[in-house]
Amino acid sequence: MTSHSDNEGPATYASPPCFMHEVDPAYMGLAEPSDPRQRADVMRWRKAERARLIAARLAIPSEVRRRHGDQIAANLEEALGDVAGLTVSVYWPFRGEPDLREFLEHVNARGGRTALPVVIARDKPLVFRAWSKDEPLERGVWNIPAPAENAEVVTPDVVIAPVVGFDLLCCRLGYGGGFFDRTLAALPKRPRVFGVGYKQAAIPTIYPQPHDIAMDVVVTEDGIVAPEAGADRAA
Ligand SMILES: Nc1nc2c(c(=O)[nH]1)N(C=O)[C@@H](CNc1ccc(C(=O)N[C@@H](CCC(=O)O)C(=O)O)cc1)CN2
Ligand SMILES: Nc1ncnc2c1ncn2[C@@H]1O[C@H](COP(=O)(O)OP(=O)(O)OP(=O)(O)O)[C@@H](O)[C@H]1O
Repeated sequence: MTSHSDNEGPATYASPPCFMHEVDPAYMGLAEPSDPRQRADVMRWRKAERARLIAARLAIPSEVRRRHGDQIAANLEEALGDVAGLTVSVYWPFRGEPDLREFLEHVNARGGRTALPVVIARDKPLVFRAWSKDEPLERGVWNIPAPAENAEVVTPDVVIAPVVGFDLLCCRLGYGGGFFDRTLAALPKRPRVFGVGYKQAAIPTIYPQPHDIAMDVVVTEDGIVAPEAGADRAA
């Protein structure tokens, strides 16, 4: 992350930020939600925390990651319920993320449609493109395999978001591009958002900023984690 983001003007958001409206700023250690210096400190902290969490994830032996990934897929199937007729955005795994490619096939086998997120440009929302097993993929931005030609899905019903870290409010720490938050803020209708990650990704707080949008739940190998303070948040 570079410091250019510190100079951006005030942003507007279509969706409520990550419980910031409910939480006493003093509790979060924030003098003001968008104090530029505090924001720069948070972004610096996040960068170090991402590196720590990704290294810790990659240190898990690959067969253990695979076993946890299967368990996460089973827990996710339970959390999702009936997927017939729904469009579910999954993801192509990298950097040790849980591999949900079999889960994607499971969704298709039960009458759901599947899509993958596609990076169009650094500062733009993601686009979702329909994709099922055996359809072609091309290397896109950051070499991430993505369907180049398939139909765009404007609003998936469900978005599965892999986490680098997640906190007690189910706010997500990702790779630092801000893609999922930017995308959710821009969508005409809010999908259900399921974070997925290993339980080692749990941290007390990501120091939520106004742009951070809480996920509905996070699914780990141990089960389904709901936001601690968000039970009454409007769906
Ligand atoms: N499997 C998977 N696919 C995904 C995501 C994801 O989290 N997991 N994304 C979820 O959003 C999008 C890709 N997001 C990404 C964001 C940043 C970087 C990245 O490599 N960033 C640079 C630093 C960027 C910067 O600081 O500006 C880096 O880490 O070196 C990669 C992917 C869409 N596809
Ligand atoms: N809705 C938005 N509009 C404009 N900028 C945004 C929005 N959401 C996030 N950003 C910007 O993206 C940058 C990175 O955000 P953040 O640290 O939350 O990334 P992340 O969630 O870890 O990344 P990713 O979603 O790509 O995995 C920040 O500078 C932030 O201001």
